[in-house]
Amino acid sequence: MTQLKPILSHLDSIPSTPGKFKSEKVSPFNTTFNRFRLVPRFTLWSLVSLLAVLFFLFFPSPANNAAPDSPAIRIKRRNLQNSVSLVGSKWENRVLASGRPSAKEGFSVLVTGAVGFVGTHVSVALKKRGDGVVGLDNFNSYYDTGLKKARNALLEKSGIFVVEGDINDAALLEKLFDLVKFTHVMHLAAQAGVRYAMKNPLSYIHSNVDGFVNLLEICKSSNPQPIVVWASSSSVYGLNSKVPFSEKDRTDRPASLYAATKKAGEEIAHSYNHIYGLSITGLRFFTVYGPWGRPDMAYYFFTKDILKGKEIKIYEEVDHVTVARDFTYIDDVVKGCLAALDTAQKSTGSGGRKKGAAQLRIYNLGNTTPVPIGRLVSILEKLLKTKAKKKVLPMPRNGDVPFTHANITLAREELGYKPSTDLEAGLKKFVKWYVGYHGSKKKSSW
Ligand SMILES: O=C(O)[C@H]1O[C@H](OP(=O)(O)OP(=O)(O)OC[C@H]2O[C@@H](n3ccc(=O)[nH]c3=O)[C@H](O)[C@@H]2O)[C@H](O)[C@@H](O)[C@@H]1O
Repeated sequence: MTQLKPILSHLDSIPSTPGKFKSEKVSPFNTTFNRFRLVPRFTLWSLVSLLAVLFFLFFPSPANNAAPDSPAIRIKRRNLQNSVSLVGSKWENRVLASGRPSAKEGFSVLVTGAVGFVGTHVSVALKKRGDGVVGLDNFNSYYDTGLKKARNALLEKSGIFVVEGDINDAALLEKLFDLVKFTHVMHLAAQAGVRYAMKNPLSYIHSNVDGFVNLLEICKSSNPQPIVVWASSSSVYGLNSKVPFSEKDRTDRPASLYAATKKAGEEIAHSYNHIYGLSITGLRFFTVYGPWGRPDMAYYFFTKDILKGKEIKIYEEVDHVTVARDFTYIDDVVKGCLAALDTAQKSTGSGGRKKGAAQLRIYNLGNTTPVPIGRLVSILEKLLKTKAKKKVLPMPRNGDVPFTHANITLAREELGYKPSTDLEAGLKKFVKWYVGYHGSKKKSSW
């Protein structure tokens, strides 16, 4: 306290009511001098504050890497998007052209997560058959954005425009729905990956819960309402031990937060269907793999590590049983996605009002042949002509489930879904793409 006194003593001379402050008499020289001393200080602080405000306005942090925004920040960002990126007929024309079907009875589809693995393949397939496709993706850095940009180049070549934006951006979604009367929404944007949920749990809530609700809000308010098809996951079966997994089985014991958010999505879908008459179909994907795949998935980084001579970890259960997955090839999943869009009935509501009961469906899109991870590695060794440096470990408590196995009877009967690619044939195509893609790049960035 005694030390502070000299520093704070000048405050004693300032009366509590500023208007009563009586300045000391000073010479004109001193007054001018003091003014000049104050002006630069004032200007400097104003300048710093102005720069700070401008910085936060023009460089908002990437949506999925940061903790979720507060509503106030979101509104600011929406306004910003409105004023900066949504102005201009060039942008609008690109959206309009991309969303226009070329086939007579073609759909107009909004594909969220368009530069994701499944999103890219589905978008290209839709465009190829004459549907209009507008992509939406936030290009987040969960994995190599270079790969996302390369997929985007592929989409551009096919005449598909991908809007860079987040599904949480309501103003952006409204703008897109104003421009294009989407008949369908193929919702594939999500925070994927089971193990990463322990590192960044809130990113799962942000994309898989908040983002999904935001999207459904726009869909239910649209007139007419679009049909919604979206990606759930085999992970919702969690600790279910009855095999093969059927849509009727329990899904109330998720083993990871990722699975919990996908299960939450299924319940959210139920409520929007029930209240607003939205037609919604959820697809439970079973470990989808193939060319242009996701580098965070085991088959992908095993390939990278085997080629680099790096050790790979193979998880096993108690009693030395290796974990197993019902790996499903991308082309089979794409067919399932298109069939879900084609067989869906229209939503019944409009402008937020339900007019009758609407369709609510859920399907397994698996391969029906679980393969142990050890076998996955032997196939890769054969295809890469390289021996893997394997380390077998007990499965850590990381959210992974020991095995998956799909019963696809329902999808077969109602969607005509018939997977036809076994793991060896599918991995052969993946490895061919992998060597071409990564081999052609001088310096790999992932
Ligand atoms: O279809 C699904 O339900 C899910 O499929 C994958 O999840 P996962 O099947 O766990 O795929 P990987 O992460 O590639 O793991 C495959 C298997 O390899 C095992 N693994 C993983 C990593 C590792 O270092 N070693 C290892 O043995 C895992 O335990 C798992 O059994 C996706 O990452 C999820 O986004 C998706 O929802």
